[in-house]
Amino acid sequence: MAAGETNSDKTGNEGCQLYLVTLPALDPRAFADTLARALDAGDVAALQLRLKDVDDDALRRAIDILRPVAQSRGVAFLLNDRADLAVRHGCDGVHLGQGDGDHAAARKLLGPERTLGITCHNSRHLAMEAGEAGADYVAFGAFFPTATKQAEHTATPDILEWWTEMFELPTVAIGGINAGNCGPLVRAGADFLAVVGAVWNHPDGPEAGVRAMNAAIAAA
Ligand SMILES: Cc1ncc(COP(=O)(O)OP(=O)(O)O)c(N)n1
Ligand SMILES: Cc1nc(C(=O)O)sc1CCOP(=O)(O)O
Ligand SMILES: [Mg+2]
Repeated sequence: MAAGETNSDKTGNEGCQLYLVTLPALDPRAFADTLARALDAGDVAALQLRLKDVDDDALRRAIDILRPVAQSRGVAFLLNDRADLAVRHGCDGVHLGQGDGDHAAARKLLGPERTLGITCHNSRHLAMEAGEAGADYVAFGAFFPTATKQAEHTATPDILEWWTEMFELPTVAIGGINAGNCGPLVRAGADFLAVVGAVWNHPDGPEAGVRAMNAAIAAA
């Protein structure tokens, strides 16, 4: 991630890090404390604010409340879908899908310092295009069934292995990942595991979710 240091000294794992994505709907004021506790529970490299079906005012408000919580802890604060708002509101970067506009134009808008992540499903071709457009990471998924969104593509660990052997650009794995199933993705070379439900819906709370994910990554 292009955004500052991570708090990786909280665990021994150097090879793969946790990347949190928010639930698609939340009250930012109420969520700020939950987020702070989750980020303090262990190593988290990045947080993506992924709010769906909200207007720009609500998105700006959420950014203004949640961005400092992440950035003050050295956690990169990435925005889903909106390179324009990411630049205007001090985010560390943006995550764009295949339907989220012109990736090369977003790269220009973001400048060299902010992070650009691009969804590549299970496609080597899309990942190479993302690299050419200037992505800082390529995201593959969904690796497992997910209740968070209707995922139309399925990914398998061999794409992580292949990409890692061929290219330097970091990979993010996403989709239904939890502490019980993440081992093969870590061993296949994923640089980041992006999760929603495994942390925010963990039965013992998000802090337990962060601890469980970090322990599973370290054990893989
Ligand atoms: C890290 C990461 N990977 C993939 C996605 C999915 O992005 P996209 O395909 O644009 O779908 P939405 O998230 O916009 O519904 C992601 N957000 N983050
Ligand atoms: C936002 C998103 N994108 C995906 C993709 O496959 O591109 S899967 C997904 C949801 C991830 O949530 P959970 O960790 O709860 O499965
Ligand atoms: Mg998108």
